[in-house]
Amino acid sequence: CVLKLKQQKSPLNKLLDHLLRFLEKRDPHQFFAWPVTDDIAPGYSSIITKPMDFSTIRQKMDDSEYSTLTEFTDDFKLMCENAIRYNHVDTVYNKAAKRLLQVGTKHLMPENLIRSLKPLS
Ligand SMILES: COc1ccc(C(=O)NC2CCC2)cc1-c1cc(C(C)=O)n2cccnc12
Repeated sequence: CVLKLKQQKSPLNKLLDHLLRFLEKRDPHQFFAWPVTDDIAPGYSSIITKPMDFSTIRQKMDDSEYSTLTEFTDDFKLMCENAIRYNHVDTVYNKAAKRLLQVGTKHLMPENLIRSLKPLS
């Protein structure tokens, strides 16, 4: 029988997995955990042409679709910016997106990123 080689995580994927888990923890209500549907957000798919959510980011990571950290951060920012654009400024979703974007951007800055890299080495 052919043993299925356990897929080793690349160093980049280890970092992305660590960052994704850190960012998901800052979405306690799971507003960003799954794709937004037109049922819960009327007209969403005609307003937001490039939807993004944490489950899609996770799937892309598992399929090794991210070859750089920038591609990962671009999807994270797209997810937050979609929510800031679709939801009015005084909604929980707009506020949560701004907070998440701020926390995420801060921790994706090189001087803070190094902290995430240390335990992985
Ligand atoms: C996966 O998306 C969701 C999942 C669950 C919830 C949710 O639990 N909403 C409850 C808080 C008051 C109803 C909201 C959302 C949600 C995210 C969003 C985003 C991210 O724009 N959204 C916009 C309008 C209406 N609902 C939402």
